[in-house]
Amino acid sequence: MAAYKIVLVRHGESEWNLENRFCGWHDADLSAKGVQEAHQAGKSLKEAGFTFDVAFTSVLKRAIKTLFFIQEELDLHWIPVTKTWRLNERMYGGLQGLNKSETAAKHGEDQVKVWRRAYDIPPPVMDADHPDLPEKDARYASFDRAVLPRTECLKDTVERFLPFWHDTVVPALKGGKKVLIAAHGNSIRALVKYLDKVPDNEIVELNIPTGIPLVYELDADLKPIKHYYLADEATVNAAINAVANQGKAK
Ligand SMILES: O=C(O)[C@H](O)COP(=O)(O)O
Repeated sequence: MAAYKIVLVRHGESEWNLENRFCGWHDADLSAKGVQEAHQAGKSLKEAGFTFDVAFTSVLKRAIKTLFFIQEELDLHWIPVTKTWRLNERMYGGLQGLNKSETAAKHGEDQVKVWRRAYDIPPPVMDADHPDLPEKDARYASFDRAVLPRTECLKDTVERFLPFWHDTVVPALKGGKKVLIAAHGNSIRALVKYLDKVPDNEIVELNIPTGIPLVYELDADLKPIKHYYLADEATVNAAINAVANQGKAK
């Protein structure tokens, strides 16, 4: 019997997912399909009988809006929502804005897979004149510049996410709150890596589909008992393969 349950949802398809561009901390909006996926995530949660007391999301609108559309479907607009940069997508450095297939054609699919999925190898550092430079973005204005990354590997994402997990999410769970997290492909990979203790070489194969709720059942020590997506296997597998294939040269 699970002591705790937590639901993780990657945002619905973004405009830049649709264009197959590396997005990272760029604040891309949801595509029309992404809006529909977010509503469907809410409907699936409702059908399965889920409700929430508190929600956490990033400071990026594709996750914030996904959370809001889920709240709409559940009629839970009122629950407290905390937005934190610690749930942001992995910072994609100099790759932000580039097309994934074109990058694979230029640098090779293997290199792109390393940049997308390796645990401790970061993408190239973002140039100082890049339009997405975090230190020029109002939402990070109060941050110590040393904290703001110009690129991140998954290990960096795990390290910046874990303080939020321990300081905020765990106390909420232990306080009996039903928790929903709407985040991003790689911030969810960071949490899955931590919860399931996935070895560094195996996390390379983990892809998180857009807009499908992922339920984790945890024991009293917050160790995972099981996890499952709220969709049929064929739908989940097709969505996972679509994410993996974004890095193909075509
Ligand atoms: O930032 C992005 O481009 C995506 O949201 C996640 O990308 P990835 O699946 O290529 O890591």
